[in-house]
Amino acid sequence: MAQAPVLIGTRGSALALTQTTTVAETLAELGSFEVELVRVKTEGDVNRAALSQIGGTGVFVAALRESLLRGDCDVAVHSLKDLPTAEANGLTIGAVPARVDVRDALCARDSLTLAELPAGATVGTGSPRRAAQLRAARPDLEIVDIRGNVDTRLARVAGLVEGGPGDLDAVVLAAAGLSRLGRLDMVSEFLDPAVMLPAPGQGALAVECRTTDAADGPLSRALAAYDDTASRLAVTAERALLYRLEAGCTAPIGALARMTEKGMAMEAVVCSDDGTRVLRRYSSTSQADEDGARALGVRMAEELLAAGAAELTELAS
Ligand SMILES: NCc1[nH]cc(CCC(=O)O)c1CC(=O)O
Repeated sequence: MAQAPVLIGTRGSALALTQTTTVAETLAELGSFEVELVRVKTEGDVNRAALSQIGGTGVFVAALRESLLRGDCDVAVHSLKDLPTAEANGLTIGAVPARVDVRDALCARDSLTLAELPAGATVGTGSPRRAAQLRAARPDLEIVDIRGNVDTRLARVAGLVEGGPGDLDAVVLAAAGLSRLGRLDMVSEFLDPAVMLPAPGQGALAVECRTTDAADGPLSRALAAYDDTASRLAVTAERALLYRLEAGCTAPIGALARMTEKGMAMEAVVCSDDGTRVLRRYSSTSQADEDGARALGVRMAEELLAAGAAELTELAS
């Protein structure tokens, strides 16, 4: 008798579908089983209000998780930076595939770089983290709050997409998303993390499954083979920092960890929303395992809190 296919849950956006298709194909090959995509609508897709108004973290994630717990799908594919840091009961991250480009990308009219944008130029982003770091780097720019999928945002830039409103000079998007959508040609500058530290988890995916399925069986073996240790450790450190700061994906916080010859290193930033105050820290550990990664994140969060992070922005702590 043929095995039932492994059901792969996904959001319906173009970005989600490309990400999920790649994951599904890789898992099918690693596990020698059939897969089938299951589309799930999430609050983040349905509700057009500003993300900050929908409130709470995980608007893109909750429906996928419910679908996993109900058994409507067996794995769910998320952008890791959209995944709340709190543990979900009965679910676990079965695999963190190799992370791609972590940087944010400026997509500006006339191929302008951040330094070349004229004073007063309008730059669209819905992310308080991007807005604050843009303001810190270029206080003379006008930051415009925008939402929508990647194509909608690109269409806001003058001359970039034919037929778009073209009412802005630039937008900032994750290079990873643009790459997955085949839109890297829209990028005028990949922003150096020294200027724009990415969101914790940016550029990485999380393949979530039921904890009971992670223990053994063909799916668990395929997930284990798909997992990339360096990427998992880096995002573990970044998410531990976010968790300790009691902040969600809409807080003006950036973090980027990486493996080094001596272990792991991480840079983190907490900004005031207006970008006038920026706390930036660098730290490292020789303990390059899950516990070491978590400890690095927690220690840096505590250093940032001691330096006044909670007074810069609305952290729950
Ligand atoms: N919040 C939306 C979102 N979630 C993940 C990505 C891009 C892909 C990634 O960072 O892994 C994006 C779009 C963007 O920020 O430009």
